[in-house]
Amino acid sequence: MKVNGIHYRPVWQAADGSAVEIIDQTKLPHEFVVARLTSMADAAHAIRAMLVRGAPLIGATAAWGLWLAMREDASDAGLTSAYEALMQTRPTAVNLRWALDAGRAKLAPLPAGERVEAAAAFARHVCDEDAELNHSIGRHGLEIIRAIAAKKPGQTVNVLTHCNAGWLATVDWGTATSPIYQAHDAGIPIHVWVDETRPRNQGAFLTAWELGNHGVDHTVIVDNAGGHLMQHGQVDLCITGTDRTSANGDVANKIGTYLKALAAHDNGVPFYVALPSPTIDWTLADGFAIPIEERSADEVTRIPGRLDDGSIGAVTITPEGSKAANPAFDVTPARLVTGLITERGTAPATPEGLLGLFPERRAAGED
Ligand SMILES: CSC[C@H]1O[C@H](OP(=O)(O)O)[C@H](O)[C@@H]1O
Repeated sequence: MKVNGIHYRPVWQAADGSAVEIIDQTKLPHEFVVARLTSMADAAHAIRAMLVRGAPLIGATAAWGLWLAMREDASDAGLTSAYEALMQTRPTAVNLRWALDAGRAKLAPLPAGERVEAAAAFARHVCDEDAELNHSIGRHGLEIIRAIAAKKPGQTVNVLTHCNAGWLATVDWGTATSPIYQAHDAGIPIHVWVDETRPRNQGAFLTAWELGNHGVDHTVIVDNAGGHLMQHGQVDLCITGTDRTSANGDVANKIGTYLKALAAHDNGVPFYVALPSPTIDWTLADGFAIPIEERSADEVTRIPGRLDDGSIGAVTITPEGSKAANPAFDVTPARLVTGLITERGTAPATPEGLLGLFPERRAAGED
């Protein structure tokens, strides 16, 4: 999407082909910094330290990480070592496993001398495919928003979203934000309640920045305000992303998503999940086996931002000696999900709903 009128993706191959470049999301919203990744270790660090984050973008960056790795050592041992190092970066987003499995399957049969170029071609394919999937999700999600707008002519559609499932979490368009951008571009009056999304504040830092850059009206709220807004009729629908959705429609997403879904269910607010198919884990019958990442306590006890003197820093917000726990995701049961918006259309959050859109998975005996 655009930043100051210039089109960006969050990850790309440097123009001279010598490196991978990323928008360093740990610097946003106060600084726009492009970082260069010149080794597989750089790519692994970028994922683990969340310079890039978001399930599809993690997969895309891992694909570019394989390219960087093949430039260093294109042997079978080099491929195996890169696969294992990148796989260990973050456990929840299934796109990471999907991209690395597909990349290894593409590269392993090739002679070492062909692997560098093949890895670059694979990474470009992953990126271009992700952008297309997300645009399609947007088209299908737009119809949901359009139907809501038709019931309140001349009024604004209020959408609540949690975390950042925007173009910064993907290669382009975002997943949860793609319907929002397309509704905005179609002239539908839309406003977004942006959950700040503690502790990493992806909503306040990233979603707000994205929406502002695209001219979408939005309001940042604390995570605990969403239920109150739903109780008072100020939310027409919720749309979130997902890091891994099991075959029965259970949804792993940023911590706090489950609580939003409970509030939406209690108040009759539609709760949709934008779900590109590489984020579906067909091997899991339900979501409770999805690994939940535990991140460091200092993400809870400290918060970064712009200090009063204009410099960028961080402050500690908890007493010395207080422990902090930091589960980074939770699982929303399918029964709380109104629908799954995929690139092939919107399905009920059920095994049959997903297989109806992806019948080839039935053929593979995955039902
Ligand atoms: C389009 S998937 C975005 C998904 O990823 C985020 O997690 P993180 O920022 O920790 O990578 C969050 O769960 C978003 O919904």
